[in-house]
Amino acid sequence: MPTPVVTLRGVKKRFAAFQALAGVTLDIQAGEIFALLGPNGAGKTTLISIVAGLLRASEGEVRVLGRDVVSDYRFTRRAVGVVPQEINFDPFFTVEESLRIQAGYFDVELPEARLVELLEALDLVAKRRANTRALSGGMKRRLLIGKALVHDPKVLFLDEPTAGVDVELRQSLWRYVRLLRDRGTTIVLTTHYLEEAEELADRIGVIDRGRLLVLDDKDALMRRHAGKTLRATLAAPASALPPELSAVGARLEEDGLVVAVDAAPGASFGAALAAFARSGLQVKDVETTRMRLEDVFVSLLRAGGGGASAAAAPREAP
Ligand SMILES: Nc1ncnc2c1ncn2[C@@H]1O[C@H](COP(=O)(O)OP(=O)(O)OP(=O)(O)O)[C@@H](O)[C@H]1O
Repeated sequence: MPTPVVTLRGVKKRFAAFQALAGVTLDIQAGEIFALLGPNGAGKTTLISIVAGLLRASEGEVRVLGRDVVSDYRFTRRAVGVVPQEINFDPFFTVEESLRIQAGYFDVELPEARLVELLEALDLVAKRRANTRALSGGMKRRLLIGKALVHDPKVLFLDEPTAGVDVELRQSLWRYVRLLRDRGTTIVLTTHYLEEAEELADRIGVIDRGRLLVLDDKDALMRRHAGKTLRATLAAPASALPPELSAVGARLEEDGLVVAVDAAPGASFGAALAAFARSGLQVKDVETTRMRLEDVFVSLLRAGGGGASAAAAPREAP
């Protein structure tokens, strides 16, 4: 097994009496896109900050590429790029200057070809000489990504990468994240847009109150937790549900025009379809839907006993 890019063992973080991380153990493997999900205040940013060497764990061990983030700070800091949640530019510099200053912090060269590559990938070529004050919110966010990439980190942490970014730009950032991964960068992202995690992530960790509740492949997680619903539209509305369909837990919707039936994760609609056939109802159309990651997430948090309410759950993408 190759050395994980990031290793956390029993990581705890206290802020005075407050326990922000309560013992997190996690390996992030090279080349994966890992999504860390959790309600507000769960501990996601704290965890990222500890890996990036911006905060120190109160207990436990954190390694990047096998090297300790405290004793081998210089090495591990170089291996990590962080795109913070908050936009924090020095407003007096241009886009190019910001990137060059950032390269200076890491003591790396920023040759013209690399600068252009970054500007092109982030669609900022036209803004190269624009002052950062004059960028739109989405452009600023792209510049943040550029700054986190100047030193070509092995692992890139994206804390809420597309907050406040329009749909088109979000899609182009997703493409870029995939491209980075394909070129060998490991990606860890936190997001409130579960659609983003569903779209991008290979693996998902759900954190709540400083504890990792779930750690699983996205596809396995969906297979295990995402139920399905079948909706059959009838040729004419039914005034009551035939007993065959009641027996399989079906329900009438839309004033009797639709019969809906749920299947548990992994279960089939075999019994329901047989019940439809026996019922004599004339079905005009059928559609099945699967639970989204968003619904799975809310049910996992509830099951985790975190008491997370729907209000604490991630926001919908606008
Ligand atoms: N410097 C600090 N001092 C005291 N408490 C802190 C500090 N930083 C974070 N916390 C607390 O630790 C908890 C975890 O915060 P963190 O920012 O890691 O959450 P998060 O999961 O990133 O949340 P969000 O989704 O809202 O960004 C919160 O209760 C927060 O108030």
